[in-house]
Amino acid sequence: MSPETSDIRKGLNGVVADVTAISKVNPETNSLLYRGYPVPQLAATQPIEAVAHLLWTGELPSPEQLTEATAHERSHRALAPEVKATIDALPVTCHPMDTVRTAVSLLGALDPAAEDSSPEVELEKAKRLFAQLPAVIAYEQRRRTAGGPTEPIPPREDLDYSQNFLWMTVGEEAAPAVVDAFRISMVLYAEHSFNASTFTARVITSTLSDLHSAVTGAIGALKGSLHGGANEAVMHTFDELGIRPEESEAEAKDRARAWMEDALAQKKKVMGFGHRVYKNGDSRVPTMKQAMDSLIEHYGRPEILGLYNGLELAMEEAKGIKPNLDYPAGPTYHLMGFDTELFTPLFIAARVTGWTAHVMEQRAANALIRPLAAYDGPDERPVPGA
Ligand SMILES: CC(=O)SCCNC(=O)CCNC(=O)[C@H](O)C(C)(C)COP(=O)(O)OP(=O)(O)OC[C@H]1O[C@@H](n2cnc3c(N)ncnc32)[C@H](O)[C@@H]1OP(=O)(O)O
Ligand SMILES: O=C([O-])CC(=O)C(=O)O
Repeated sequence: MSPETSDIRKGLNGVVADVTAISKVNPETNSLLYRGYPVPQLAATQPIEAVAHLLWTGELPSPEQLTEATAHERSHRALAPEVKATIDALPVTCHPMDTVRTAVSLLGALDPAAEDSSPEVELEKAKRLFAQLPAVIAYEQRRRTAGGPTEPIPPREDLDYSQNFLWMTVGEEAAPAVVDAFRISMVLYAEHSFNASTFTARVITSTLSDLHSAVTGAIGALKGSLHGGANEAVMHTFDELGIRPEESEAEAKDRARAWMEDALAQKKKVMGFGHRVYKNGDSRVPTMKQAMDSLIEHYGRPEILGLYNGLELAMEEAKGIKPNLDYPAGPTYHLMGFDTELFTPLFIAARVTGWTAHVMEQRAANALIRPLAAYDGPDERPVPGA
């Protein structure tokens, strides 16, 4: 019997596709657990290196395991010359998501264990990729700033992941408030169950393809503005509104409210709001908003808060739709000085932990992911002349 159109769940909305032990998204309680741990508690206390270990292995690292994990991460940070040369061959105007996608694909091709997907080798590949991505992203930011090929800033082994990421991007040690906001964003972005990019990684893995192919595909899925690309799109909204540092918080808020009312009257979709699973607010937003607030205070930029609050309020009043994680993350990365086009690559740096945990989980209990389609093309007909 052929499948009926009435069987279709467009966008797989509401479809339970498999089990996972990696994270639990609970829209009823607005909560998120990584391997059973509440994510706000992880964000308050853990470095991303420990959260990565948790996602991959199921447990937080012991002090000895954390020392080993951080030493491993620090020893794989450098930008490989082949990767730098390939990035330099790309136009400086290309989207940084394309640059990172290309770099991950190349890292896969260079990996001597590319075709070995045994559990130990796959975990090692995941760890290496997590360690390698910051140099790629930091270098892309520097290349854009320089307007072409430049010298990367070498990593520093005395700095942790977040400190070193910011160091390689700007060549200065970031203030503790900035490092902490960055660390929190990494923890919050690390994992979110069967979102579109993770599902993409699982589909690719399900064909018995390799980890780098799965991550390369996941990056493609993350790029779109209905998914990770929304953090970039949020900043475009702020830019369209115009950021005016001379403006008071109240003035900015009023202007943002009016902008949003107008946008919604024109039936526009405003990125950074809404979510497929959470309908009463994204569990991660309060933690990310707090981190954004601390940066607004650090940099003395109350007008950004005015814009943020004005847009949020008008969306709530008009449609009752709440912000998702990309909404506070966008202005946070802007305040840190990243180019807007680098925001979604930062999401990659964090989510590579979740993606690779899912690659390993999928492989351990694999079934080819291959749904059915209800056909609605022409009825069978003869080829002319056949
Ligand atoms: C980290 C992440 O990836 S979080 C998601 C990031 N993506 C975004 O911020 C993009 C903007 N948001 C959206 O497009 C959606 O809310 C999605 C794609 C995230 C979720 O979509 P779905 O669950 O498929 O809901 P859907 O898009 O059908 O929206 C339901 C209704 O709310 C409206 N709506 C949802 N989000 C928005 C929005 N951001 N702006 C305006 N209206 C919206 C839709 O227009 C639709 O209205 P209708 O019923 O009158 O047609
Ligand atoms: O879960 C989703 O659909 C999108 C999301 O919030 C994420 O990937 O972090």
